[in-house]
Amino acid sequence: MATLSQLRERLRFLVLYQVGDVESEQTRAGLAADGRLNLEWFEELSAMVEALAALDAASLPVAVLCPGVAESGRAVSELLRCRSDLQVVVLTTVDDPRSLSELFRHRPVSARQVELLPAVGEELVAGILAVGDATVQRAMHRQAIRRTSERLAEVRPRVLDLTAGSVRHAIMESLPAGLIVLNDTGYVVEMNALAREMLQGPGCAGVGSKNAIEHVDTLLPKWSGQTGTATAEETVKISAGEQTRYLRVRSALLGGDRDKPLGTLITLEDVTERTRLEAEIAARTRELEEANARLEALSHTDPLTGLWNRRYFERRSCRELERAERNSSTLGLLMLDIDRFKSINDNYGHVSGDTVLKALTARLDGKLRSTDMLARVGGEEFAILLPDCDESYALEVAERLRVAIADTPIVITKDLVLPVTISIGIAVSRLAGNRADSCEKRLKALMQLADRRLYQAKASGRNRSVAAEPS
Ligand SMILES: Nc1nc2c(ncn2[C@@H]2O[C@H](COP(=O)(O)OP(=O)(O)OP(=O)(O)O)[C@@H](O)[C@H]2O)c(=O)[nH]1
Repeated sequence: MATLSQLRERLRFLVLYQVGDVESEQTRAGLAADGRLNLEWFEELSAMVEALAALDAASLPVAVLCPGVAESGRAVSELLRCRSDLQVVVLTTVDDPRSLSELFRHRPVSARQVELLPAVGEELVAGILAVGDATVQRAMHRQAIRRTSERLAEVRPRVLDLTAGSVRHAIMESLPAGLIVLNDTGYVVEMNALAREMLQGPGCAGVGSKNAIEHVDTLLPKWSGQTGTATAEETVKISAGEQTRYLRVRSALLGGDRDKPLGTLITLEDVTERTRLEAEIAARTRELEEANARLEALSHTDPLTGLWNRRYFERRSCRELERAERNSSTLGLLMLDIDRFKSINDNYGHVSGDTVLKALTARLDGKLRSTDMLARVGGEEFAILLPDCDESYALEVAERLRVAIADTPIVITKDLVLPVTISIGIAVSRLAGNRADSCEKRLKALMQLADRRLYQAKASGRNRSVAAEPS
């Protein structure tokens, strides 16, 4: 119990009003003639004030004692209706919120249960109303603000905690990527479950360790601001036992300035499947390219001799013709035909004829420069393109080839050695039609000229080279 002076001190603004015309022992007992507190009321009031203090209302300036809530309540209700600026706290033993709100319908009240107020005489004190004026109300507001601030200060760490802890944790765990946070010295301070799973195995030591991620560690120095790059990206291969994983690792410096970041955020994306698919696609593409190259080569070559075929010979010769004209040089063209080849087939069989074709190819090829182009353009007919070649050099080459074939018979088997000769028609690009014509047309003219000379060689006895038509 407080002493009177203590109570006075605490109730510095406390004045009891008699409300309405309520006549009761409690009211009279509570009021002195001058409207101040009656000492007989002291103890009971003190208990009430304790109860008020429990409602944070001890500093209210005005308390209205209501011996019977129904009677005095109506009067107080009327007072409040007229004085809407007053702050009211109601203490009552009536615990029926409906009758309270009916009573104070002009000003809604909030009810809160407190201990029963002590009895005076025969009856219970029904309640106490505390009413403050506007000045005190402001003081109360200040007090309320202070309390709210104190409460906030008390709660804030938990709010921050919520942000820094559980919310951040939830975000980290819900992202579909592995996340690792390193502090400025490279220690792992956060790692989500996905990152742990991705780095599973001996290489992953986890939170609190420095060399936590074996394979990623080598990359960290360049990510930790030492090179000045704020972000980095790399794919790393991680092997644990039988399992190999490819992780796309991205890093970004966190906060601080560039020279002294607060830490590093690392994200991990499992690209194993993508890498496997890319490797598979690359392998398939390579196979396809090789197959295409083989097909391309096949479409350009003669299967029996491996020489270029007519189609390719004509295409390349066309380009060579243009180049020769650009460089003001001339091309030589030789058209070769095996003499009486039909009789070889007829007498020794087609297979022997094929052997002759292959042997002749090898011998011709061995006598040419690497820049010369030898092609099989018909059954037993060959063409040779000679870059940077004039008439005399073309004739010289033709003769060298003719002699090389004629001088050495071709060995078919150890029992069959066949003498073979060839006839050659020669032309040079200088004679290849009109320069205004297309290169295809000029090449055709050149080949026709060489062909005519070939038949001339045949007609004049075979095993010879003809470079000019008879005048
Ligand atoms: N073994 C073989 N013979 C072929 C091939 N292609 C064409 N021939 C033959 O080559 C022969 C060409 O004969 P002809 O055009 O009459 O000419 P030739 O017998 O060489 O007589 P000339 O050219 O006048 O000296 C034919 O018997 C064709 O069947 C081939 O790939 N292999």
